[in-house]
Amino acid sequence: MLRLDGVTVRFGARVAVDAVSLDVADHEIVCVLGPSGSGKSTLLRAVAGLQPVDAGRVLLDGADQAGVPVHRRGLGLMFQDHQLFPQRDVGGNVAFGLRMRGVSRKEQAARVAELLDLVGLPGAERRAVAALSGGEQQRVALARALAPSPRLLMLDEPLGQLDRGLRERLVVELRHLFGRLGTTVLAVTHDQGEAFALADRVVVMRDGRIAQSGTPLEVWRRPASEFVARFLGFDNVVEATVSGEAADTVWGKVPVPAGSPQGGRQVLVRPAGVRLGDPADGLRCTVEARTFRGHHVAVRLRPDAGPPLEAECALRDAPDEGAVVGVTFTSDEVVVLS
Ligand SMILES: Nc1ncnc2c1ncn2[C@@H]1O[C@H](COP(=O)(O)OP(=O)(O)OP(=O)(O)O)[C@@H](O)[C@H]1O
Repeated sequence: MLRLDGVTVRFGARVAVDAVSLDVADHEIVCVLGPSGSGKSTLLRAVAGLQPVDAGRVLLDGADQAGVPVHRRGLGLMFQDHQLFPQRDVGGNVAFGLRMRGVSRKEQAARVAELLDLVGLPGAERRAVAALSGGEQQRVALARALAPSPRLLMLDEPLGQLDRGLRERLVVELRHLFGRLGTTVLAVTHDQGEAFALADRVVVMRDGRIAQSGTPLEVWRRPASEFVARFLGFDNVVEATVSGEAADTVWGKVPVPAGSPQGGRQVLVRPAGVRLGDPADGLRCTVEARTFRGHHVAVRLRPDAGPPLEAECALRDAPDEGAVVGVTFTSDEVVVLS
């Protein structure tokens, strides 16, 4: 459906998107994820035709889009700078793309009703946009983007301005909706939770390049680099020398899964793989802080040597602040980074 082939965008001397190649298959939901300034929005704007490309090609269904204007690319855009029209009612907003295409009034009305049903706002045609909640406005924007049946739906921080609870609900709804409609989606977000919940595949960007691409599970299980690991919030990363199924680190010997890369590496221990026990067994650590995280407690540990560690504990097992514990590691939560 969509193919990016060495796409590069420069702003003066700054390379915002650096030779990015990426394929999005029919019906696939791809989320581009990355810190602020990593080039996500610029990449999306290049695909949309809102941003000229300095090198490389954007292909839609095999056709090079060079010189094809935004409105001829057959895309649905839900971008932050494409807000709803405040002077039009909900129906007028959703019908916008259809009107532009000369669809008859009767067909427009039927399609608008169908889409408002789909996004959970049945019968909202005559409501004023300004009188809607943030979540309702996002749904209207989505209905507007979907109305002309775009071959590719592009979303830039689709749920960015909403509060967490609403975002978590909407993201699940969106995934179901796209699945039902068979919509192909390219979305950008800086929120990893949103990306992981929405996407079939996540693409992590760093400085205009793709740092890793894979299913949410693959990326979560095996971050490709220290950058991706830290971006996902995994901070237990340490220098190591890997030999067989053990890594020598400043934290002592850490068991690693069979088949791990060998030699001088960095090793990530996910918090679930940090076991707390008697101070006499394993790496001696002092409990610095405990943070309640809903279904578990994150325990921050200060080892006698080396960088701090985070462990994940059940509420009833969490040691008190200031306690001294012995840490051991479980290999199935250890990843040798390349
Ligand atoms: N119109 C512009 N003129 C000059 N530089 C720009 C322009 N747009 C983006 N940039 C620069 O290109 C780089 C990538 O920006 P981009 O907005 O694509 O990143 P992003 O990952 O979407 O960030 P955010 O999450 O903050 O939106 C940044 O360094 C940014 O300052």
